[in-house]
Amino acid sequence: MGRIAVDSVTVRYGDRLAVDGVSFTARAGDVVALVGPNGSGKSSLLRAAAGLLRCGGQVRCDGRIAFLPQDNGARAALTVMETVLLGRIRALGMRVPETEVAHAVSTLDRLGIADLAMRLVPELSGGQRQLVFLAQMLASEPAILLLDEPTSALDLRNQLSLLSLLRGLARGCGLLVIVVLHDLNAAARFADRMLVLCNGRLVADGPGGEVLTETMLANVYGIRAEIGRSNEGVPLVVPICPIGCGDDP
Ligand SMILES: Nc1ncnc2c1ncn2[C@@H]1O[C@H](COP(=O)(O)OP(=O)(O)OP(=O)(O)O)[C@@H](O)[C@H]1O
Repeated sequence: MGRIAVDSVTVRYGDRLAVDGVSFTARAGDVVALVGPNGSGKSSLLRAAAGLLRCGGQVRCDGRIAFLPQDNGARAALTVMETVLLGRIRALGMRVPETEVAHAVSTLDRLGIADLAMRLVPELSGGQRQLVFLAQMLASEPAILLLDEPTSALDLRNQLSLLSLLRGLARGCGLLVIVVLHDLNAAARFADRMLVLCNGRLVADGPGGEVLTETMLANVYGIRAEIGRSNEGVPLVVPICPIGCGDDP
């Protein structure tokens, strides 16, 4: 079962402090959305949590991590099937058993892209590639999923399907999911908890209904926004305008 404890983590690039003493814990079954403006340190924090970036402080993990980076460019001319099988590399020898192929097909099916199995990955659209690398990640059967903007290239239906799938994996299979999202409404709807980063610091940590306030959006994002509620009581952010621009009524 996955668990992650991030304690006073700091990431520096030369003189630039990208992550400034961030601490949080999350455990199996949690879906945590990491949000914040461009350059606030979300990717750096996620990479540090994945052990891919040297950082100050401490990260402790129980359970195997799979990390989905923001950049899903593919240079090698591998098929979708080959790419997903790479996620199973620990289980593969010199020959690929039929059971592994069936497992890869069922993972692709789960994401609605089984029809792409024999296509070359560099020839896919950005959104299709995003789903393929997600399938590769899921095929590796991790306990902890760290995903950096996995919905950025997806259409609305695929965004909803993917976020529902992640929530289902957390609820049903006990995975721990930490996902960077720019869509605050999606974060409020699908995550149990939102971590808000601003200038490398963790400035809010809680459920969407508590974290999403007009004051937070003004202070952190520099925008004027209204907060409504959906029929199910989920907060809905309606962005109005950047604060301080000529259009601000
Ligand atoms: N390799 C690097 N070298 C130097 N500075 C970097 C490097 N990567 C990121 N930074 C800087 O660190 C800060 C945090 O960047 P990071 O990519 O973590 O932000 P982010 O919140 O993920 O942004 P975005 O929403 O735009 O993806 C930014 O000021 C960025 O310019």
